[in-house]
Amino acid sequence: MKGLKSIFKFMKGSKFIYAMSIVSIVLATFFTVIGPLLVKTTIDSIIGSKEISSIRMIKTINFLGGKEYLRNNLWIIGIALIILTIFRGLFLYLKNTLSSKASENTAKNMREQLYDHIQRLPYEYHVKADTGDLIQRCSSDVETIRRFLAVQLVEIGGAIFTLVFVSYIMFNLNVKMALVSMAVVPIIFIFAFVFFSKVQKVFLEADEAEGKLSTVLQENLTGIRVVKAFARQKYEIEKFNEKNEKYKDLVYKLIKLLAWYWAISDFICMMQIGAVLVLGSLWAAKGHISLGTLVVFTTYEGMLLWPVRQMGRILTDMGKSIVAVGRIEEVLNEPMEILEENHEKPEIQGNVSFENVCFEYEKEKPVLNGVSFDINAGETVAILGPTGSGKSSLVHLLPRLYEYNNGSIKIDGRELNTIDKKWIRKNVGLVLQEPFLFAKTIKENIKISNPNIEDKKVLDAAEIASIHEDIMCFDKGYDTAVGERGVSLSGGQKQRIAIARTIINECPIVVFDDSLSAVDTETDISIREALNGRKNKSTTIIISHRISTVKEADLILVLDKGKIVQRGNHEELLKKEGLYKRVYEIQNSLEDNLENVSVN
Ligand SMILES: Nc1ncnc2c1ncn2[C@@H]1O[C@H](COP(=O)(O)OP(=O)(O)OP(=O)(O)O)[C@@H](O)[C@H]1O
Repeated sequence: MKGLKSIFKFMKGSKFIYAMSIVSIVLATFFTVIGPLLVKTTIDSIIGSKEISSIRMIKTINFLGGKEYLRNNLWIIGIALIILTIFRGLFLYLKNTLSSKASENTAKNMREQLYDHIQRLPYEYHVKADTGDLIQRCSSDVETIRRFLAVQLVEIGGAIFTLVFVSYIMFNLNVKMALVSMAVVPIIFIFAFVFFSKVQKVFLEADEAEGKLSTVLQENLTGIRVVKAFARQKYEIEKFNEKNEKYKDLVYKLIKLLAWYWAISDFICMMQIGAVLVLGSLWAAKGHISLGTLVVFTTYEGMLLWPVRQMGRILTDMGKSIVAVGRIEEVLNEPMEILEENHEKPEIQGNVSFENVCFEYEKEKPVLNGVSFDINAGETVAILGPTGSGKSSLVHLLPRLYEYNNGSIKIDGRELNTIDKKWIRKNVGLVLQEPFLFAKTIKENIKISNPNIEDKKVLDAAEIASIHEDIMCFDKGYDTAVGERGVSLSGGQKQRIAIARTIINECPIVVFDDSLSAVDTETDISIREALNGRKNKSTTIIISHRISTVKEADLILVLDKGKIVQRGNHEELLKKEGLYKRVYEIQNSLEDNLENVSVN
């Protein structure tokens, strides 16, 4: 019930349309049920001579011209039956369009709510989230609910009405015949319910197998270059075939089980219809019931058995929808990032001060431990250190992607956590370690944070990022479309577009998180020179493993295991024994070796 309530919650704004669709199916059922009653009256009382007992039917017959008139003009009954069928069709059409509209609206609502919520979840959530699973929740889980609302839930309304209305008429016509006609209804209902609850496991297994198959396919297509580079095609094909085989077996098993179900329930239904026919004919022959009553009961029998047989399936699908809505709510219940929009939005100059900053992702596992340093506006600070020493974590604190646990970070003397999050993110430009480009043109990618920015600025930013000339070599220049994830560009080109995308915003603080690693040393130097030559020089933080990238910084911080173990400029650090000097010597000797190799 809780799950159904949750589904109804998403139907906000569509409940009335949905209710109208249920009313339509009830009316369609009503016109379907009325037809056989008219046939019965025609056989028994218009062609035959039996008295009509129902006052409503007497009125209808009188309205159509009276018994005698109709007996001589039976075509009028035919026309009446056609009109009933037209009404039935009309209400079925209404039911379908209204339920589709309501369910499509509900699905749209769900997708919008999910998308909106996912955008507002904290950075931390996205770092750990399983993207494939999130996509499944936004697509196939929503689709399961949409299908249930569009088809099955309305059918429940129609089925209940058919059961109640038809049984009412049957019992009014003849109690004994009604009891015979409904004898197997509970049996079929229980059989359907038990069968579909047992088969639900196979349904779920098939769903999971389909999910696994798509994951293998998605992973393979995304990493196809790695597959080819490592000549893993055979292994990948075998992996895919194994999942494909499993999926096929499960679907086949399901189809076989369903075939059994329909065959058995068809058999039970046919026995039931047979019983009605045999007993009905016997009783009609003995005069216990009229011929018209026999015709009505045989027609109603079909109407009654179909929805009862479907009920088990509907209940199973309801179970699936309840699971799906639970998975959607799980995402929606994730707490959103608190943006503290009433916080300060000061003009940022670019002075940064870390004082005894401590940070941990998980309790008792410190990643930064008492980090202190100061940067004056416009200065460049470089951070160097072994992998996992906490460099990225440190710079992620600046745009408030994570909150520091202890100590103080000040921007222009203001405590960082008193500044509005969105504001600080606009003022701290972060070029991430792995650049992600959208499937848009190069120009659109550079303008992503502000599409209204003038083209001249795009060009300037691209020049500073040393990518302008590369872009001009493409046939369509800045209008070149970047493939999914930017596959048509080299790693270095992607990094430089990501740099242009950040510096175009002229943020007072810019952070390069190892984002020059894929460009050669010369381009690296020319980017840094262009950055330094800008009119309003930003405070720049550069993370790099390369001494040539960090050596011109005003201050170099050497980080190890979350602590600053050395600080100073290049010359100062070379005079001291320590990590910096060691890295310098290793990189120097490597370069010497390379030079020797190329000379020889
Ligand atoms: N989201 C996270 N949750 C938990 N632990 C994390 C998370 N991100 C990073 N870590 C851990 O924090 C430590 C520091 O990681 P960080 O990425 O800051 O290092 P780094 O110096 O930038 O490394 P690299 O040079 O390889 O990029 C590592 O031990 C890492 O495993």
